[in-house]
Amino acid sequence: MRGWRHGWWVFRLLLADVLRRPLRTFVGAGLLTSGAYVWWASSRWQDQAAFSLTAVVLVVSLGVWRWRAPRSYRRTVGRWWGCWWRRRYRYGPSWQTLALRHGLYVTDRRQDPGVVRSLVLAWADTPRALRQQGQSVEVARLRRVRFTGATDHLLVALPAGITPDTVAAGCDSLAHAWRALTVRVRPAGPGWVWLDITRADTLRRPLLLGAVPTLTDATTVLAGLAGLSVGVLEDGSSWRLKLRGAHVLIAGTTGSGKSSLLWAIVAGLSTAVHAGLVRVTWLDPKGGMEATPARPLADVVDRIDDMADTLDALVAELDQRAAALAGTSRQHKPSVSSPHRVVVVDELATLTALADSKTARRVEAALGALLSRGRAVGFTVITTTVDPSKEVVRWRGLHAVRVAFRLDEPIQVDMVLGDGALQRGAACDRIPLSTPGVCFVRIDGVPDPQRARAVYVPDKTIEHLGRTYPAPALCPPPSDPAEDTAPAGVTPAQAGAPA
Ligand SMILES: Nc1ncnc2c1ncn2[C@@H]1O[C@H](COP(=O)(O)OP(=O)(O)OP(=O)(O)O)[C@@H](O)[C@H]1O
Repeated sequence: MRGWRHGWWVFRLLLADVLRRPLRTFVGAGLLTSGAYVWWASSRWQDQAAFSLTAVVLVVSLGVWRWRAPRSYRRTVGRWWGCWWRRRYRYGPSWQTLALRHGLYVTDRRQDPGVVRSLVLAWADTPRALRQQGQSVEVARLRRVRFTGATDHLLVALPAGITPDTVAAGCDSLAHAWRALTVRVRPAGPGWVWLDITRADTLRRPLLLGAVPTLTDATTVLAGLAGLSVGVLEDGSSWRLKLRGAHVLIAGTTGSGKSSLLWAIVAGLSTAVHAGLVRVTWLDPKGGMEATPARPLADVVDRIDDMADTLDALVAELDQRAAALAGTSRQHKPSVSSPHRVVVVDELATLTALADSKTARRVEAALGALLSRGRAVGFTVITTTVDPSKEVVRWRGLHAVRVAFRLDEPIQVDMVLGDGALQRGAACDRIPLSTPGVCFVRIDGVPDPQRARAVYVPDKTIEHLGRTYPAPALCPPPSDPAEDTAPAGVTPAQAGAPA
């Protein structure tokens, strides 16, 4: 039954192709017939055999290539064939109709069409019909089709008079028309946009933490802080979170997976923490419950009163560093005597709500100092919040990296990721409950939010990392070696990684 349906579908596509491009079809059919005739009319059987053998060798070579080296096959033949097929059969045939229905065209009225013609005009939906009604019509052109994984990318040339925002307004409807999960717009230079069409959710399966990187000297630590692997992006590439020279804002409703990102960061930095080149301070206003497994790896502060003192002490250290670096260097380099500082503020809303007004003011002032002056002197502040409004996150603009997990309301998307993020497809309010850890990321200077999924770090793995890589001043080595078997996701090589 399925085979029949497929056959019927292919037949319809071919028939549509023949009707749409009769000349090309005629030439193609002529070439094929001539080839077949030459083969049949070859008097010498050797010629026929050579002809057939060439065809068989070609097909078998392609098959073997695909079987033995699927990656290079996909990169060359597969990509070329996939792009051609998509352009010709999936997007090309319906492009004009969809572009007209979604307002991706401009018209200049050359003459008054009159009442009757105006009525016809309202009904007509082909550029030729519109032109016949005295209109000059310019439709957005489909220029190139590419694909990566489950996402197709269409490069579209926009006629004068249409902006990427006009295209973005029709994305929802285009997604339904193409039976896709989402359609997003990405500017590709003046007059050009990419339409990213996601047809299947590549992030639906949870990911466990993989290998933790070995960051044991200043060079590797700087590389790790420049892009710490904390998950995967929609296109299957690694999600690298910038921690050096940037502060991170993480927003999301309860249970959306904010903590998983914090754990991914702490786990990724564990070897650097053990080497004394990174020091993590974790402010946990929820009473320390959340941060308990992090205690061997971080200075956990769970009392509100202590938090203001801790932040003031960090600001004093920042001032000292700034004075020491003045005139010598413009960037801090981590060392054991001056480690890179990561300050985690887990749930800012709770902190400001629970603290009395005096403490809240102290906390806000200290956070403001760390966020505004800390980047160059080796401080990274990571703030999580369920409520991204200005009242709670006063210093939103000072976070260069923004991550939005599932949010309650669409209006919150632009609050976290910046103006226009929702229109560019960052539908955080539509992330399903069944995929915690899925988020949209915006990096300073890059307007397009990217969809990603943070790795999941089970408590056992964190405990194991805490026993294996305790921060120097905080914890002695593990007492019971029998307990210290590596859980899934942490390789024995890493468990025994150098101090
Ligand atoms: N990246 C992930 N992959 C798979 N499952 C996840 C991921 N992150 C979180 N989860 C699941 O979702 C649950 C809630 O996640 P998490 O505690 O990180 O949410 P949260 O946003 O920090 O919530 P809260 O604000 O209440 O602390 C976890 O117990 C876990 O089962």
